[in-house]
Amino acid sequence: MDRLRITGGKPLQGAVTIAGAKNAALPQIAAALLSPHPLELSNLPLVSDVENMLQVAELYGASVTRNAHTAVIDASAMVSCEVSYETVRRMRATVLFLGPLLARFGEARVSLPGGCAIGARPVDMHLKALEMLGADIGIEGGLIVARASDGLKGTRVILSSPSVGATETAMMAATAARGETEILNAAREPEVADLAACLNAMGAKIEGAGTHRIIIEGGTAWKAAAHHVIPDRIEAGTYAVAAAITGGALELVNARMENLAAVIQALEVMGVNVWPSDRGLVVSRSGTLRTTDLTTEPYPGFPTDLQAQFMALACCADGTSLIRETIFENRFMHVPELARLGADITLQGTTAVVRGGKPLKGAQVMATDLRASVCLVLAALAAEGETIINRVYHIDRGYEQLNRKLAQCGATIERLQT
Ligand SMILES: CC(=O)N[C@H]1[C@@H](OP(=O)(O)OP(=O)(O)OC[C@H]2O[C@@H](n3ccc(=O)[nH]c3=O)[C@H](O)[C@@H]2O)O[C@H](CO)[C@@H](O)[C@@H]1O
Ligand SMILES: C=C(OP(=O)(O)O)C(=O)O
Repeated sequence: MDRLRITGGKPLQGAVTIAGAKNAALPQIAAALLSPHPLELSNLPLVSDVENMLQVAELYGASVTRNAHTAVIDASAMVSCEVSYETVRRMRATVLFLGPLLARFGEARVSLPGGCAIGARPVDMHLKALEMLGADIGIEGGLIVARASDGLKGTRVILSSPSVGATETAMMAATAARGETEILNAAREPEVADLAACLNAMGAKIEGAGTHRIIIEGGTAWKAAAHHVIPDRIEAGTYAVAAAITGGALELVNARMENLAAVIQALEVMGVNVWPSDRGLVVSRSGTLRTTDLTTEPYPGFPTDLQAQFMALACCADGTSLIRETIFENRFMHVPELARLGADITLQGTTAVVRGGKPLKGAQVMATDLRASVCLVLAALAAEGETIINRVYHIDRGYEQLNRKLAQCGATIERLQT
């Protein structure tokens, strides 16, 4: 298993190009299976989650043609089938195939995804939404079996909370239903809006994505389409913290300020400067870091996917910061690993109390999930001496060329292959 060796203490300077958003790309790959015409997706990030999702699309019978950051997914010759647990186990997002397969074939079998390091992560809201659209759902031998022999029927889908994945499942399934569907209490994440833009390019008629109320006119007449995936706001936020934690300055090329309002506000509260550039935005810090009081929330609130990175930053601010996690019940796996680097953090239920300002010192640490791992990279960049991060494959799920991008900005970082 590869490891990262980082020697901290250097302020990062330069420009980082932000890749396409993993969390936008994954549902769009699933959406390609709705249509008998090809979908060309460009600006795909070169990360293992996207590679795995494309492989699963192929296992379902789609043909995938790759060229660097572009993939053409042609599902014209597809027949519905099921994919083994071993394939699906690698990533939860494969549950997003359920809605498109059911909508297209009237039946779908998808492995019930397990929990993961950050929580139990049930899919009950996905299933309820499909039931409201007329599907019969059962669990058979660990598989979700969804059937709608007479097709899906447009209706009002009220989500009990604004789940990103359940909104995406309902929206994709509704494109092929008879009549109109209204999704209420929909997730407002930019990735949901980007999925709607992709589906609309494919011929769907969706309005209101990005708000709490999405209207979908069913019975889509599908057509060949091309869509450019939006830039990754979580990758952008991660490099923003890299600039802040090292006391450097980075231009985040392609980053979109409008999708990062809560993150920029959180950076400014901590004494970090952010301003727009012609190509994206610039993040810099020259003064001392201030403490913070942060709570994760659904978009447009502060994202849970940046909670761990901001905890590393809070470790470097003199005084006590509070960080509350409200989205996932177990997203503090980075806390004991940060402690190995000298951080002083105690957990009180869903709140982390970070007593910052203690010097961080290099150590051996273990990556446990995607964002927890990158938080250790950030802490290592600020720590004195050498840090070894084990289980780097977690980072490969969602960060394209992390060590190259950081090294180009002056970080001392090396990937050790084993
Ligand atoms: C591939 C992708 O886009 N992943 C993102 C997506 O995950 P994902 O779509 O899984 O996140 P959700 O918004 O659905 O989950 C939010 C909360 O709702 C719970 N829940 C969700 C669905 C359900 O049927 N039942 C249920 O109880 C989850 O366990 C979690 O506690 O949004 C999360 C919240 O911004 C991000 O952290 C993930 O990076
Ligand atoms: C939790 C994440 O991804 P996923 O939902 O695919 O596990 C993430 O991107 O931080």
